[in-house]
Amino acid sequence: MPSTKFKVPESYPYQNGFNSYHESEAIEGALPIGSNSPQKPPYGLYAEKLSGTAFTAPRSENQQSWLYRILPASAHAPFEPRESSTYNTNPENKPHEKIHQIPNQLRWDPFDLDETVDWVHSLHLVAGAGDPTMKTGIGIFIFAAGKDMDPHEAFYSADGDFLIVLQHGVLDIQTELGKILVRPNEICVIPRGIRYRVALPHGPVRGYILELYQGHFQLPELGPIGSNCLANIRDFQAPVAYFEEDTTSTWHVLSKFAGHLFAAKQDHTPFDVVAWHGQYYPYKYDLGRFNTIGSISFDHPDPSIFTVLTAQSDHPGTAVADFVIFPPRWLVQEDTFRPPWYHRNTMSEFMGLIHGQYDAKTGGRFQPAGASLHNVMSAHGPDAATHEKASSAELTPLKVGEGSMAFMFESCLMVGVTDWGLKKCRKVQEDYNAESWEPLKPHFRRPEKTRG
Ligand SMILES: O=C(O)Cc1cc(O)ccc1O
Ligand SMILES: [Fe+2]
Repeated sequence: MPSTKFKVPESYPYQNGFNSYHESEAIEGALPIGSNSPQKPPYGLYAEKLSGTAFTAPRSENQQSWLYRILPASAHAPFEPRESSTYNTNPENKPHEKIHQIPNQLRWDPFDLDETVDWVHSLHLVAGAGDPTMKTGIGIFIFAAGKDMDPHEAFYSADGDFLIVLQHGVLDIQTELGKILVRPNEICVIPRGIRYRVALPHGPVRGYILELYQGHFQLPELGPIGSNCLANIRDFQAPVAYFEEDTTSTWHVLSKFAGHLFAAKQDHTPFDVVAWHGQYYPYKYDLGRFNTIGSISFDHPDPSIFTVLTAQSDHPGTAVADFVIFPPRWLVQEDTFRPPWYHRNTMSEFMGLIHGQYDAKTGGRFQPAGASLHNVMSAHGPDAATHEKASSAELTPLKVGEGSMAFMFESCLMVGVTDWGLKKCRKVQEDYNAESWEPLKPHFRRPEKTRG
């Protein structure tokens, strides 16, 4: 159902850089010079601080922005629960909303598009770990929407940062800090608390969200790789200030707070930020810009070389969430079984496919808009057909993943599956093991001299 309200912009203006200190003004002179909160900010604006980290977080982690707006965000009536019996993205320990901790390998058929709901109602928690009230862990969502959000509604999550992996369609996102157009093969991060409205200029959308209940995403260290490669800093795009002047119509600000929905009424637009500066802002990234590194001699390296963004636990090098992609790339390794090795991982691995085919499951039923979960220590690897092919393939240089983009949310946490993910969505493939690994044949040949 394409929206007729919007002419699709080719793009919006952006400013480039990751974790950069940006400043942007929609009207020249709207940013105060030399101070953050002057007695009278320019043009009669209100100054408002938006904190993404504790005031006292070390400088290397500190993320805050100053917003100069027509009315402060606090100018609204009290929040009231909305759809309290139905809306819950944070399953609690009720029998009908149980989270299932199971060691089985899971694979899902493509999730359906749903043209009947807007962004706010499109979110289905499929798996997760931890608790937003304790600011620990992650939530993994599937979203599928076909309607613009109401023109006078804005939404924010108090629970965590949204890393949105778009699989289908286009997201036109108006945020307090400006507009972002998310196109196929792009991702977008909307940090906790930032208010936004999602319109769907090209009709239905679908994809995956990793909600990070703790900390923020950062770029992985590059170590011996050096100062460039993987996702380069300049390819992350933040919006520029854009505001509307509306202090007469009725708006509702929707809050996802501990997984539940609340709404507050106000008589002015939340999109009234004329200027801002700081390091706490939404951004997008085109996965096509990822500079992929690989082995040019032998063996299959760890997939950490494909990390786009990471959120570290308190133990450096161990991620609460890594966002890893498998872009088109050349394989040239000699005397090597080139697909991923068989493995059991202390980390959990949730995978999705944006388009194309994933090279570990070429013939299988891991399809775009589908997913798989290989939990802590759950054994997995290439399916039997892929093993057969790769162990006898001629090892000439080979381009894999052409026109394809698989990704993984990897976490040090054991990931539980929701009732929706296991049952209600009706997408779990019962024959995943039977199709993938049970057909594997022994090829063992005892050397002559040890034969009895
Ligand atoms: O399991 C998977 O398909 C993801 C994966 C890919 C890879 O190249 C190495 C390890 C790994 O877990
Ligand atoms: Fe794996």
